[in-house]
Amino acid sequence: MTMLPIARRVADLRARIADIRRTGGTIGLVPTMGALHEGHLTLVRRAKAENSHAIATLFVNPTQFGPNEDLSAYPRDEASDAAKLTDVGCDLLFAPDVTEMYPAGFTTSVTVGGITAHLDGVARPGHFGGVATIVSKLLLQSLPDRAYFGEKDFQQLQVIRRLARDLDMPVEIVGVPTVREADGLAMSSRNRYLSPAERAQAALLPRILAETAKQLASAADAAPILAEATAKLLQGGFARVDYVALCDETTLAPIERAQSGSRLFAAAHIGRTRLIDNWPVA
Ligand SMILES: Nc1ncnc2c1ncn2[C@@H]1O[C@H](COP(=O)(O)OP(=O)(O)OP(=O)(O)O)[C@@H](O)[C@H]1O
Ligand SMILES: CC(C)(CO)[C@@H](O)C(=O)[O-]
Ligand code: BAL
Repeated sequence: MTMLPIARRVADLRARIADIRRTGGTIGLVPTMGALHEGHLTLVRRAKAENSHAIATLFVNPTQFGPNEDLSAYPRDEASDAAKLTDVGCDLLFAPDVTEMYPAGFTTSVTVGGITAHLDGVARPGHFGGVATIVSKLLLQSLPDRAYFGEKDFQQLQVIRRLARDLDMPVEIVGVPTVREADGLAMSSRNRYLSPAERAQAALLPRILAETAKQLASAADAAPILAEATAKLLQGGFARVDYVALCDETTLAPIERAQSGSRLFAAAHIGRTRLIDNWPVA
């Protein structure tokens, strides 16, 4: 099997996309930060199934990490990522360096309001500004027909939907259901930080979310149920809980009781690893 081509420069990416367009091809884009797992590969397979060409991007975007977050520790293994992408039929990898994406003199940032006033927008100040800016760049650099994002990062998906709509980007944003390990833990590049004991404890997060979502579906007041879920996470070995919240899945605003389109969101720390997950509430 031939290894997939890798573009390092925006000009090279655009030249290769122009070739695809000349022959009438369509493009599905899958932005990632690498350290690929089955969640990412599911996005690429979907992109390939719905477009003639699938393009993945690999860029650990410094502007979406806070000063005390894991930018320098973030797992990087481009050779292994490229091999996995080749196996699932990806056609091109765009893997720029930081100076290609943020050249000297770069001063623009994209801010999405409303949705970002909640959950990770509060827990990770500045995070969604970094995400919105880099995703805007990736979408404008490649102008794909469709771009694929995972529901594991549900708030991020809604931020990207909002920005594409508000800025009239001619791209369909496609959300893909969360891919989970056998015990329910959402796949995440950060899971590789977990020690074996932490990994075993981490499965409590989806279990509590599933149980709590069921209780919320028929409860008049979410607050005590959310407080109990937080307590169970802390008892189960989580060191800190940033939030367990019932929110409207479009605006991400907290709501007092379940209604149509509500979703349960959680972010919690186990050891030095921060995990997020979310669950629909029927
Ligand atoms: N388990 C999963 N199921 C579906 N999509 C996923 C899953 N994990 C990540 N993705 C999606 O893959 C894309 C790239 O995500 P990213 O490279 O940050 O991986 P990640 O595993 O979420 O990493 P991290 O641990 O840093 O959050 C995003 O759209 C993200 O939502
Ligand atoms: C969308 C993204 C690639 C932007 O850096 C990142 O936030 C991610 O991997 O989810
Ligand atoms: N998976 C979303 C990217 C981040 O946590 O920075």
